[in-house]
Amino acid sequence: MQLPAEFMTKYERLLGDQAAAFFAAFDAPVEKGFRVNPAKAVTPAMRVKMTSAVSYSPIGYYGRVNGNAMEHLAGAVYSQEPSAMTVGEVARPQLNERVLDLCAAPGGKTTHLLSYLRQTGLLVTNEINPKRVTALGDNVERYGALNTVITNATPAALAKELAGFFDRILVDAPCSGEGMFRKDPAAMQYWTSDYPAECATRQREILTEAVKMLKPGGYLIYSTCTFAPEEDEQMMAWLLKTYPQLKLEPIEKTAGMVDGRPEWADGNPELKKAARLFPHLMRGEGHFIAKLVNTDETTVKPQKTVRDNLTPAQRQLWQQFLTSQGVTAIPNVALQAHGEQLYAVPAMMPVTRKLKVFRPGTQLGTFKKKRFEPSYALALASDSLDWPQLAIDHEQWQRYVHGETFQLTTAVTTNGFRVLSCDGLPVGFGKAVGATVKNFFPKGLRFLATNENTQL
Ligand SMILES: C[S@@+](CC[C@H](N)C(=O)[O-])C[C@H]1O[C@@H](n2cnc3c(N)ncnc32)[C@H](O)[C@@H]1O
Repeated sequence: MQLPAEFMTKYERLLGDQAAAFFAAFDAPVEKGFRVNPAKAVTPAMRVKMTSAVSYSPIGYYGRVNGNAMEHLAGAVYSQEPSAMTVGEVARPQLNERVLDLCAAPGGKTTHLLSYLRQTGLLVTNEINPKRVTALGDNVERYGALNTVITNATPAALAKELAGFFDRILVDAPCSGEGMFRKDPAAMQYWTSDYPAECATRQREILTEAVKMLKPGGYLIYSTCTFAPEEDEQMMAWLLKTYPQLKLEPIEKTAGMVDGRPEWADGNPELKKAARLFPHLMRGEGHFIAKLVNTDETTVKPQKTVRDNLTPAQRQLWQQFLTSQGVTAIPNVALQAHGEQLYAVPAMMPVTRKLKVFRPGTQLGTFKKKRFEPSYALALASDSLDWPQLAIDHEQWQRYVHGETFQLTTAVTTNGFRVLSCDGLPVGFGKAVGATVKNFFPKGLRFLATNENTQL
C-alpha cells in the first residue's frame, strides 16, 4: 500500500525501530470479525461460525458474516472489525445505567453497548449527520432495543437538555482515520499532515459538550481510529488539564494492546493508562481508547421523565392487540403516539423540548381506522418480551423476505398477526389466516433470497 510520504516520515520519527513492522502491517490482510447479540437465540449456522473467539470480548469472534443472512437481518450477529470491539468492552455499561453514545452511526459501538445493557436503563444514541442516522436506526431496530432513543443532534444541543444526566458517555470521535487506511484505502485521500490538528479542534468541541452531560462518578470513554498523537494522547492531556475533575482509569492491556505514550503529549505518566491498538501488534486495525471518571460531586436536579399520551381509543386498540398476542404489557416504557405511529419510549428518558429526535423509542406500530398494525421493530424486540412465535423454515423465510404470501403445513386455530420466527429468531410479523400467511415484511427491505446469497 502506498502511504502518504509525510505520514511515513512522521511515524518513522515516532515509532523508531518499530516503524518497519508498522508499515509492513498495512500490506497484511484485514482481519474480519463479528459479535453475537447475547439477547438472541444462537442458530445452528451461527454455532458453525463461532469457532475463533476474540480473547478480550465474550461475544466477539474472528470471521466474516453475510449481511443478507437471516441471522444478520434478525439482529443476532453484527459485523465488526475485531479491534473495534475493545471500545465496547472498555465502555461496558452496567445494567440500568443511563448511557450516551454521542457519535454513533452506523452503530457498531451502540449495538455493543446494548448487549451489556440487556434492555435495562437507557441508551441515548446520537448521530449528527442526517444521512448516517438512518443506518443507526436500522441497526438499533435489528438489535430489538426497547431502551433506546435515537437523536440527530449536535453535542451542544444535547448538552443543553441533558446536563449532568449520564452514568456513561462514549465519544467514538470523528477522526483522521489513519487506523482504517488498510481496511479503507480511500480514507487516505483526505489525509494531509494538517488533518489530525483539524480533527483535534472538532474533538475538543465534542468533548467540551460531553463533559457537561456526565454525572458525578460517571465515566467518559474516548476512542479514535487513528494513530495521530494530536487526537489521542494530546487530546487526553488537554482534557485532564482543562477538567481537573476527570481522572484516567487504567485499561487492561491484553492481546497485543499497549500503553498510551506520554512522551507523544505532555509527558504526564497517567497517559499510560490509555490503550493503543497497533495492527503490527494485534489482530485488527488501529485504535486509541481512554476511560476517564468524573470525580466532581456537583449533582444536577433530576428532570421530569416521559409520560404516556394515548387517547382512550388508542389505548383500547393497543390493549386489544396485546391480548390477541397473549401478552399484557411492555415494561419500563411510556406509550406515546406521534401522529399515527405508536412508540415505546424508554421510561427513564427525560422530557426534552428542542432536541432533534430521530426515533423517540421503539416503533410499535401504526393506528389504522379501528385497528392496530404492528411494526417490524416490535417483532424484532418481541423475543425479549417472551412473545409467542410461529415457527417457519428457511424456505418460508426466503419467500417472506421476498414479500410473498406463503402456506403453513398446519393451519392456525386463531387468525391474526403472529411473530414469525426462524431457528428461534423473530424475523417479522405475518398475518395468519388458516394455513396462509400474509406478508408484512417491510417493502423497502424485500429482496430475492436464495440459499447462496443468504448463507451466514
Ligand atoms: C468514528 S464515527 C462513529 C462510528 C460509530 N461509533 C460506530 O461504532 O459505528 C464518528 C461519527 O461522528 C460523527 N460526527 C462528525 N462530526 C461530529 C460532531 N461535530 N459532533 C458529533 N458527531 C460528529 C460522524 O458523522 C460519524 O458518524
